Amino acid sequence: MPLANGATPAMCTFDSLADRRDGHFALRFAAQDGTQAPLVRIHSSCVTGDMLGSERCDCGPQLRESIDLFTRRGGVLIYLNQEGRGIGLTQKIDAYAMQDGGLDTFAANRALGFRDDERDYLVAAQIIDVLLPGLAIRLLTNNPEKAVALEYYGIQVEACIPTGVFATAANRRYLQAKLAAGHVLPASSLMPKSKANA
Ligand SMILES: Nc1nc2c(ncn2[C@@H]2O[C@H](COP(=O)(O)OP(=O)(O)OP(=O)(O)O)[C@@H](O)[C@H]2O)c(=O)[nH]1
Ligand SMILES: [Zn+2]
Repeated sequence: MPLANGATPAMCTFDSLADRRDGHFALRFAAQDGTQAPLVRIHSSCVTGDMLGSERCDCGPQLRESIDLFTRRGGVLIYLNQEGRGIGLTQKIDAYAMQDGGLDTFAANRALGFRDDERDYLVAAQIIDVLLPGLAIRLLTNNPEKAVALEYYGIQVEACIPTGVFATAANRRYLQAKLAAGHVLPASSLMPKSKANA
């Protein structure tokens, strides 16, 4: 599939993944250097961030960063139909309304009756098994839970490679909540500008 940046990754779809849900896909970018474990990003769908450019989260810049990195270095982008950490778009927008009322991103999930994160990565492990059979991978993520889940499903994660930190005034609270929940993010980059520069 030709992309605007000149890359031509192969678009892979799957018809018998464990959850039987449509909408998961992978983009496979040719690797320039076969000596290192392949780079993989598991990206959960975010209509607001990926498609509309919402600054409430960091999904859009992370997606574009992975496409640019894989264009240069090769890799597999696994795009999972897991809107709103698995709660769906309608509930995510409800969660946004609760955040506007003061709750953080995880407390809003709980207030709606969900766990902090409803995602499961079995389908990602299945896709990796098909596209990179038997290979250890390097996972582009700040969320250690993704590596733990893949290892549980039998995928060897050699390393987690951090994404950039795409902090804006609009997503700072969101990123701070992720830091408090165990995502690996540099705390200094999440302070308001005046404090960070003090
Ligand atoms: N429930 C909920 N989901 C959100 C919210 N903001 C973004 N999302 C969803 O969160 C998912 C991305 O998860 P994140 O926690 O940002 O990041 P991650 O995938 O765990 O970690 P990285 O690999 O480092 O990007 C996407 O499915 C978004 O749609 C929110 O406020 N509430
Ligand atoms: Zn998002």
